[in-house]
Amino acid sequence: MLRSSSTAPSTKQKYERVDNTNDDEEEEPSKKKPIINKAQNMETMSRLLKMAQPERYLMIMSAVTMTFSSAVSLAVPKFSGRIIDISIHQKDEQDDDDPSAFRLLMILLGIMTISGVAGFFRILWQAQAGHRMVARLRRKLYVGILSQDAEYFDSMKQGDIISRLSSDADLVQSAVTDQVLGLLRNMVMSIGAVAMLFHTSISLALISVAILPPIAICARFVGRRMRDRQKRVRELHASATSLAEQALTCIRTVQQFVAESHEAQQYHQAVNEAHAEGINNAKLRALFGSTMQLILNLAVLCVLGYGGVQVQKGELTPGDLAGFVMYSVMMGAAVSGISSQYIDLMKAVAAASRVFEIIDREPAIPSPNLDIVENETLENILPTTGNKDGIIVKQDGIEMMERGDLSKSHGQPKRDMVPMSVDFKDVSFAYPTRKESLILKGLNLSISPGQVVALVGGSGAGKSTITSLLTRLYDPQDGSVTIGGQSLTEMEPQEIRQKVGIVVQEPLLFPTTIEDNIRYGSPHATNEEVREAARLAYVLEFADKFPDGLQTLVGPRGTQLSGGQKQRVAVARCILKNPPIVVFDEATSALDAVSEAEVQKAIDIACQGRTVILVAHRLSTIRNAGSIAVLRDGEVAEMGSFDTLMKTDGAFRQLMEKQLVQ
Ligand SMILES: Nc1ncnc2c1ncn2[C@@H]1O[C@H](COP(=O)(O)OP(=O)(O)OP(=O)(O)O)[C@@H](O)[C@H]1O
Repeated sequence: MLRSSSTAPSTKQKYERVDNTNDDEEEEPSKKKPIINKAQNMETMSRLLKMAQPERYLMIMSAVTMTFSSAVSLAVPKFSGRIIDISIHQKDEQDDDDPSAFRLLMILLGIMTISGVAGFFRILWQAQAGHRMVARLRRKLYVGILSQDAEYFDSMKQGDIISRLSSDADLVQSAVTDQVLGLLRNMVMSIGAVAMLFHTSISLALISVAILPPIAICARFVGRRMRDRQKRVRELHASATSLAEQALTCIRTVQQFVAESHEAQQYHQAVNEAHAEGINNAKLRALFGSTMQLILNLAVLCVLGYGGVQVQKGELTPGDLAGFVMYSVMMGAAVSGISSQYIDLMKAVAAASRVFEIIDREPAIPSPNLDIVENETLENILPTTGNKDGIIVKQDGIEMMERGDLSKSHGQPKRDMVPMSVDFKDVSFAYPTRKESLILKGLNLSISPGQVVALVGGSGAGKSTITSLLTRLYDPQDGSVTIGGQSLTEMEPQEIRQKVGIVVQEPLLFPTTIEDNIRYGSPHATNEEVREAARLAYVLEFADKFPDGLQTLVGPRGTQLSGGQKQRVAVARCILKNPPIVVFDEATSALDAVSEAEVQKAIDIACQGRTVILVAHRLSTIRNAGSIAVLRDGEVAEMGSFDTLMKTDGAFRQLMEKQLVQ
């Protein structure tokens, strides 16, 4: 597994605490103090360093060239001072041809050129290391996101997740590519400059270094605030992105309800909030930068005043004073560089903590093992149902079912799989985001292998919830769900999801071709198998009329296909997957009679030889079911054949009379 389970819960709690710092300080005085502590920062930084380990050689080479160019920079004031003194001396002596000043200039030029070349490689290696590391972090984060359970996605905003993948990862990248080595460089420069200051004049040096404490205090004070504000800005941007994403996802509804201005206004408001917070942050940064500059200038003035007196007394040469001033400026710039880099580093640490928050989160329901994502294509890591030859495929040690050879099926897919029983025993369940409202209350439902059961009940009775539990998107709080006699909690989710196929009322298609959509989840299926599944699900009936056939693009979310066509594609996808249990979740309820009949034909094919749960409102759909389970008040109130239930004056008959469309 990707995450270490032993440390995860504590880390998770820790990051949950980190998250609290996001809250608006003004709104919640109790949360005014940032909860991120030093230890957490150190932990995040050491994790980033660990992640950068594979790039250590690039980083070391970069650090060596950086040290070299810093040494050159430190030599410049000394050389400059010497050149000034030699020039003054030459003028006094009326000896304009003394070559030593010129020679010094040439040496300086040579060293600077080498330093420039070294600088080129430093920046290149540093950037390479940063990009590689952050690409790895992004991949890890994406795997972390994909590994999360339904509970997580129920409670998170998509925009927030996306912003962690994009802007937070960018911030981390800039920390690795610029901040870390920049910080190191400035440290070397400030130590070197301070040493040179004391070497030149101790009394003057004491004046110069007097600026360090105020800079350090400022940096500490401002750094903390900036880090927290930056986190808030990122969150506000994430919610703005979320709003835009929601509107774009439902763009047809937005247009149909003429809600463009409402959506635009909401987005404006969110962007304005983020903008205002960003400006506050910038003000703080500007205040910090200008204060630093002022302190620096004051120090230079003091040095010039006191240094001038020393030159007059003959205690210092003019060249020494010039060199000293340059070292002072260098030190000031390096120290203020350290402080602003520290601020940026803190921003990156905050961003990294948001990234690690997801990576560390242990989903309540174990995720498929996606460790092999490094250097692998997604196709290789998605679960497969079989291979071209129909042999048994092992993934993560789990034996997958053999796929029937659809191409030799002569109208019906060859069923190598054995239908499985489904049992819900005393199942009680509430959604994690609404723990207080129990949807299922001790529900019992037994379906034998190969049986076709229609699940009926009023709206919100929990029919779809049952299908979610069957694919282990959630675990029940009480009771057990078993397939083939095995409890779902003892099975890997990918094993369960291979055994249960679902066709929902409004299937979501990927914006690619019909063929790719059918193949989704069965990447190793042959073209013949895909075509055969398309034929069995009556997809070819419409696809062959398109100029591009199965290669026709379906548009975003499948919008270029009709509802019935989308469902047939979903049925074909399910047939290709060849699971022993299938669930049709109100698969025909949104269709007109003609489309329904076509989809029904496809469903009938897909049902054969399988255990089937039909979640249906339509009488025509449930009439064919061998058995009907009626859901009421979180339980199966009645179960029996259509005729038996209609004869009884019970829940089913009442439901038929009240709700069902004939
Ligand atoms: N992800 C979720 N988080 C929280 N509550 C949910 C979630 N999904 C469904 N619910 C709630 O659970 C209850 C049962 O929903 P479910 O979708 O199972 O009903 P249903 O019987 O399929 O209804 P319908 O026939 O209208 O589709 C509803 O009250 C619904 O609001």
